Amino acid sequence: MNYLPIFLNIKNKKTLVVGGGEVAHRKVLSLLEFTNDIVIVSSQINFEFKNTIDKYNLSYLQDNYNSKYLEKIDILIVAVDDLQLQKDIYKETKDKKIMCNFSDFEEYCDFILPSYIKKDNLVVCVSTMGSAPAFAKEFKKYIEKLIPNDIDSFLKQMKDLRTSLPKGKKRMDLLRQKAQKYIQNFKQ
Ligand SMILES: C[C@@]1(CC(=O)O)C2=NC(=C\c3[nH]c(c(CCC(=O)O)c3CC(=O)O)Cc3[nH]c(c(CC(=O)O)c3CCC(=O)O)/C=C3\N/C(=C\2)[C@@H](CCC(=O)O)[C@]3(C)CC(=O)O)/[C@H]1CCC(=O)O
Ligand SMILES: NC(=O)c1ccc[n+]([C@@H]2O[C@H](COP(=O)([O-])OP(=O)(O)OC[C@H]3O[C@@H](n4cnc5c(N)ncnc54)[C@H](O)[C@@H]3O)[C@@H](O)[C@H]2O)c1
Repeated sequence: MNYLPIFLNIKNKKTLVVGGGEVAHRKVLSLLEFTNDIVIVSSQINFEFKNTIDKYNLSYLQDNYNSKYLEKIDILIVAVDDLQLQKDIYKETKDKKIMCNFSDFEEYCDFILPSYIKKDNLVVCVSTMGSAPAFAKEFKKYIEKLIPNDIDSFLKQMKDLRTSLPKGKKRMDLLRQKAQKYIQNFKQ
């Protein structure tokens, strides 16, 4: 499958996560970098996930999935160990305006989650379009080692230049040259 890589502003979107295991927890940890407007519905919750819910003051409803929980939801992540339930939820949502992600059925997904690094304002995402998530994770770790520790101060300098200099070709050339020089100095 081919997915468009985009960066979504989800601050004003309501997200429902169904499931309380390791996979649901990992996905919530990814979302938490960008929003804490997250409701979790699960019959059970694992210990680490419960700690995250308490730490970030998230809403947790200890319950079986029910379609009433879809009301006013914009984004849905389903990570339950019940494949039939995933199929049933897909049927219920496919005609609704909800962006969905299913942990076992890539073909049902409106979006998939990448493996990503976020170092302040630098975000690097790796996806294999669903073909090899384990590779995405390992390749992310490899790229992570290439990112210099001073990346944030470099990006701040770049932003200062972008906001203080007048728009136009001169500014574009200067910023391009600075970015190229910075990258050339990376240790191979
Ligand atoms: C990147 C990451 C993001 C995240 O989840 O946050 C992510 N999976 C991660 C890890 C991981 N997932 C799996 C393994 C075991 C090894 C393996 O199977 O490869 C490992 C490795 C591990 O756990 O070490 C198994 C697995 N994954 C999917 C299925 C269902 C299927 O294939 O049908 C099964 C089989 C279940 C089974 O066999 O029972 C499906 C999806 N997993 C995706 C994302 C989407 C595609 C991403 C891409 O473009 O590649 C997609 C399509 C949908 C989605 O989940 O959004 C996260 C790394 C985060 C990090 O950086 O740490
Ligand atoms: N997409 C991925 O990256 C990926 C990676 C590994 C595994 N998986 C798949 O994801 C699924 C979940 O994996 P896991 O390790 O988190 O499983 P898990 O067994 O740890 O957790 C499953 C959770 O689903 C909840 N649940 C089950 N039925 C429910 C219901 N009717 N209503 C509400 N909650 C319900 C359980 O209470 C539990 O908290 C599995 O089917 C697995 O094959 C996906």
